[in-house]
Amino acid sequence: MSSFFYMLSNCAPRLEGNPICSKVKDTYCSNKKKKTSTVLIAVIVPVVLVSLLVVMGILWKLYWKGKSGDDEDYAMYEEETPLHIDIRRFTYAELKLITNNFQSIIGKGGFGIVYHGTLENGDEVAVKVLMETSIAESTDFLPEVKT
Ligand SMILES: Nc1ncnc2c1ncn2[C@@H]1O[C@H](COP(=O)(O)OP(=O)(O)OP(=O)(O)O)[C@@H](O)[C@H]1O
Repeated sequence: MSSFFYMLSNCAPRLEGNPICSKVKDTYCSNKKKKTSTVLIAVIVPVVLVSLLVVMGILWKLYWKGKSGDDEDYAMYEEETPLHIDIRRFTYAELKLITNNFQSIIGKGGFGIVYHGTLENGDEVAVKVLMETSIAESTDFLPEVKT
C-alpha cells in the first residue's frame, strides 16, 4: 500500500499536461486494486450463493425422499394389487410374538431367513426377516412381496 502511494506522489508532477502521461496515469495511478476486489466480490458472492442454494436444494430433496420414500413404495402396492388383499403391517414386537421370538426356521432365501409364525386367529404364516445388505442391493424385494 505504501509503495502504491509512493508511486502516485512520484509520478504526479511529471505527468501534468502530457497526454501520454495522462494515459500512464490512468493505467498505473488509478485505483486498480479497488476495481479488482470489486470484480472479485461481484463474481465470488453470486457463485457462493448459487452453490449454497444448490447444496440446500439437494439436502432438502434427500431429506424428503428419506422421509416419504418407503410409504410411497408400499402405497403403490396397496393401490395396485389386483387381488385386493388387505396388506397388514406388523411391528417388530408383533412379529416377535407371532414367531415366538423367531424360534422356528422353516427356510432361507436370497433376502433372508424365513420363520414359522402363528397369528392371533390361529392362521399359520411364514415370516421372512430381511438382511439389511440384501435390501440395499436389491430392487426385487417389493415386486416379490406383491406376488
Ligand atoms: N409360505 C411359506 N410356507 C412354507 N415355507 C416357506 C414359505 N415361504 C418360504 N418358505 C421356506 O423358506 C424358503 C425360502 O423362501 P424364500 O421365499 O425366501 O425363497 P426364495 O424365493 O428362494 O428366496 P428369495 O426370494 O429371498 O431370493 C423356502 O425355500 C421355503 O422352504
